[in-house]
Amino acid sequence: MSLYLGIDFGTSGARAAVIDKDACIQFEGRYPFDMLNAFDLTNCWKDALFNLLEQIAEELRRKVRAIAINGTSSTVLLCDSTGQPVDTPLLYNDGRGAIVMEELKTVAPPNHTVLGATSSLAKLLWMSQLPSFAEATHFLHQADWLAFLLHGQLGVSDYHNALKLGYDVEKLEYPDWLEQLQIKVHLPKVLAPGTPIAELRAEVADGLGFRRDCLVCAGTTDSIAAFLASGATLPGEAVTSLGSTLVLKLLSRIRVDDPRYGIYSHRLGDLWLTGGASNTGGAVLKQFFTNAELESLSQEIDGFKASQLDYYPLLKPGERFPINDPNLSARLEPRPESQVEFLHGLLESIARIEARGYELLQDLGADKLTHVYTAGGGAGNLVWRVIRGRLLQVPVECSVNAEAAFGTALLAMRGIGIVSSLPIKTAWEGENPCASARG
Ligand SMILES: Nc1ncnc2c1ncn2[C@@H]1O[C@H](COP(=O)(O)OP(=O)(O)OP(=O)(O)O)[C@@H](O)[C@H]1O
Ligand SMILES: O=C(CO)[C@H](O)[C@H](O)CO
Repeated sequence: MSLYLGIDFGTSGARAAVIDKDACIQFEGRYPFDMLNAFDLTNCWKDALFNLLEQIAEELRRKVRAIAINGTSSTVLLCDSTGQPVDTPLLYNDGRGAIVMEELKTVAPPNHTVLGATSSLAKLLWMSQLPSFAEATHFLHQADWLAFLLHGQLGVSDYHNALKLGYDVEKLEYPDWLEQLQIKVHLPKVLAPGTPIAELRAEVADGLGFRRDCLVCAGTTDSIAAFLASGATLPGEAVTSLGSTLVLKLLSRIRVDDPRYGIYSHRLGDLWLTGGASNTGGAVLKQFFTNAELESLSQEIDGFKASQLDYYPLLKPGERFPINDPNLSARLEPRPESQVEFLHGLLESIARIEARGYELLQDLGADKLTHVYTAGGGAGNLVWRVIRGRLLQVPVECSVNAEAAFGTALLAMRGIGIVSSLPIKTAWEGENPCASARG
């Protein structure tokens, strides 16, 4: 039996999924980031990666033929020529790149995806002003660096992670205007997500009992991985990731990009994954409620009735989508005495932001929304689904599988030619014998 391993580096933890050729899950593992030391992020990521590999039973490890890794989009770092990070990475929602925006506007085409404070290119320009830049030779995304630890080829990425760096995903090249910035580090070589990069480093394979010919493939981003896992396959179908953040992805024949609203399109074969990522989401709920409270209080909410409370739930100032404003303030007032009413207001307000997001995507030319699948910790909340269905006016349901690690394992499997290569257009429910079991 051959197996395929997907590893997901999300916002709150890392996860692994091992699947067989029928996409049936053989193993799932987790590594929560609660104990993560923010001052030594890269070592913590490395510990998480190797801990997950060790969690896999030895008899399964020997059967893994391909591995892929996804990371949070636009989480980036600089390394030296040995792959050693020269400074702390910048995380996906870090808006310090706002100060290089004027410089960036002089070279990037108007309305380009890189023209946002959190874009990877804005982060790279910001980092180029740090003293540590002198030691750097390579710029990498989180998923690139983690995969490098496994395959040892420094400076390889995929065109999902590279989008916010300015890579041209239609022409499959870095655009000429990027040259004008004269960036003095190597930008990664970009491959199609899932493309085999190299075999596992021999010391990793031998040390952990993996096959020496196990291939490490180009990865993707966390929310695209959640999309791949979801069961969505047709233009008009969408996936909302309701995790710490709120991420929308609507499959479309038309590409839409508009940095005024933080909207961008990822390439998925000959289709486009249009969408954006908001800083609202479950992290704000977590600030006020435990998961048990979220569950019990939600049951007291009548989701068919609209809450009049109009919030903009954020942990800290700054929003990316559907309003792109690095200084946008949170709005969490007025706060009613009743916890149930407060939660209703929060769920309704996040759902309004989701609905506004999908409305904007369609206004800008994306295919008409027909169906929303949901991934992430908020996906199981039935009342929230009722609220969201009322606002979105289309069926809202849980993803076939909500785990980004599962979507990334599919990518690894397809990357080495099992089932089919990208584009991912398989109707999972029809083809996958395990789909119903996952619920
Ligand atoms: N019953 C619930 N209703 C609404 N939200 C919930 C509920 N239970 C958990 N959540 C929210 O789900 C979030 C966690 O979801 P998830 O595990 O997908 O997080 P994440 O940080 O996005 O994960 P990842 O590590 O994959 O990025 C928490 O922020 C929590 O507030
Ligand atoms: O930016 C994003 C997706 O494009 C996400 O918010 C981030 O990856 C964390 O999940």
